[in-house]
Amino acid sequence: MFLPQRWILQARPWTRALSQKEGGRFPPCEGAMLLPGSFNNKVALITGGGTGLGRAMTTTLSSLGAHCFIASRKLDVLQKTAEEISTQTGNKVQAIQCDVRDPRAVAACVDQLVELAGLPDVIINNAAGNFVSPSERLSANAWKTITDIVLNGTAYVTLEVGKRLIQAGKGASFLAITTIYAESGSGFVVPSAAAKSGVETLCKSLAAEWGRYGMRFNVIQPGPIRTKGAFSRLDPTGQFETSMIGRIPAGRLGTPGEIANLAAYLVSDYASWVSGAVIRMDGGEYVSMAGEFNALQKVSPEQWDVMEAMIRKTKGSS
Ligand SMILES: CCCCC/C=C\C/C=C\C/C=C\C=C\C(=O)SCCNC(=O)CCNC(=O)[C@H](O)C(C)(C)COP(=O)(O)OP(=O)(O)OC[C@H]1O[C@@H](n2cnc3c(N)ncnc32)[C@H](O)[C@@H]1OP(=O)(O)O
Ligand SMILES: NC(=O)C1=CN([C@@H]2O[C@H](COP(=O)(O)OP(=O)(O)OC[C@H]3O[C@@H](n4cnc5c(N)ncnc54)[C@H](OP(=O)(O)O)[C@@H]3O)[C@@H](O)[C@H]2O)C=CC1
Repeated sequence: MFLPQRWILQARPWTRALSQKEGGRFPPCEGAMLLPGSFNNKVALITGGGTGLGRAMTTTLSSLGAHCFIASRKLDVLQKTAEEISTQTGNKVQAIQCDVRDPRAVAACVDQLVELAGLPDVIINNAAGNFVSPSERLSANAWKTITDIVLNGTAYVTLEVGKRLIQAGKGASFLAITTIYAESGSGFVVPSAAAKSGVETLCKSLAAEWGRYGMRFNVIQPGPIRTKGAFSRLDPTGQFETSMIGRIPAGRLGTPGEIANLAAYLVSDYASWVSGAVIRMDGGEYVSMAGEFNALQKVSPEQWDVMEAMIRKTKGSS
């Protein structure tokens, strides 16, 4: 094998909770935050709801009373998750197989949902595909695969549900999950970065255009959260996790339950005056990476004494 010794893969702890030490300076608080019953009589569609953050958002909405539908490609995964959440919350969670890259499959998924529960009140565009790769290694199909899932998939779901809502004169709340690099761009995940910023533009545009139909559109940009789906494709050897945590001012990764609480608020009636918002939730990672002088955190008090004396000694600029 060509990988250095320290890269050798070990069993990755995808699903374990953060240890007390990993809780950092701001331990997570994950229990459902809204009042019980906040989503009674509401129907929610969550794409990619079988795993990771989608599963967590489904669990929170379901625990607050929503009738949830989770949709993605792997029906067995969806069914298992649906059953587990439903057992936990006592509310219905149903699985619908759907590849969001296929507009006909999306239409059939929405047909099924409408047949079972009527038009949804909440739509969370969470499904995504991603992997790290130098861009010069990407084939046209690699580019198409990621942008089809992320941007086109979100557009197909949004248009399919949105048109039916308009026809029925019913409102709804849409949420999309993007990422902090949707704003900055990022090398090595270029199809994802391009597609995620397209998703943000789509949401902001429709927040303006479809508000008149009673639809709201918001976006959450999560920072790094340990899920198998993300970390197995973005940090396959596990070598970047420690340095990533080191640049997060909160001192730890995020947790799925924290995203789920923000998501539940944004799609709830408590947020009925929030539309077109893009909310970053990343423990401060984005600003920490962006600030030109933030590396000065490494300077010791003794080094500051020397630097301050040098600066004070300097008079004028010539
Ligand atoms: C500094 C380091 C930081 C470390 C960061 C660590 C943590 C994360 C921090 C932040 C995360 C921020 C954002 C996260 C965003 C996310 O979206 S994470 C969610 C990720 N989840 C998923 O991707 C789940 C779904 N994914 C999949 O099913 C697959 O991975 C895939 C997207 C590839 C789709 O599968 P499928 O449809 O079966 O496609 P194929 O396997 O047929 O592949 C299609 C084409 O793509 C090419 N390809 C596949 N993998 C690679 C690769 N690794 N490199 C290059 N190219 C690849 C494949 O060859 C096909 O193209 P061709 O037909 O061969 O031309
Ligand atoms: N974890 C993190 O650090 C971060 C995650 N995010 C975002 O959070 C969201 C969830 O990611 P996460 O939970 O980490 O990762 P997961 O891989 O667990 O979630 C992605 C989900 O998308 C579904 N999916 C993929 N392709 C398709 C498709 N063609 N049609 C329908 N569904 C599909 C997958 O299900 P299936 O395989 O059954 O189709 C899976 O459930 C994504 O939007 C991601 O970009 C953003 C920033 C950070």
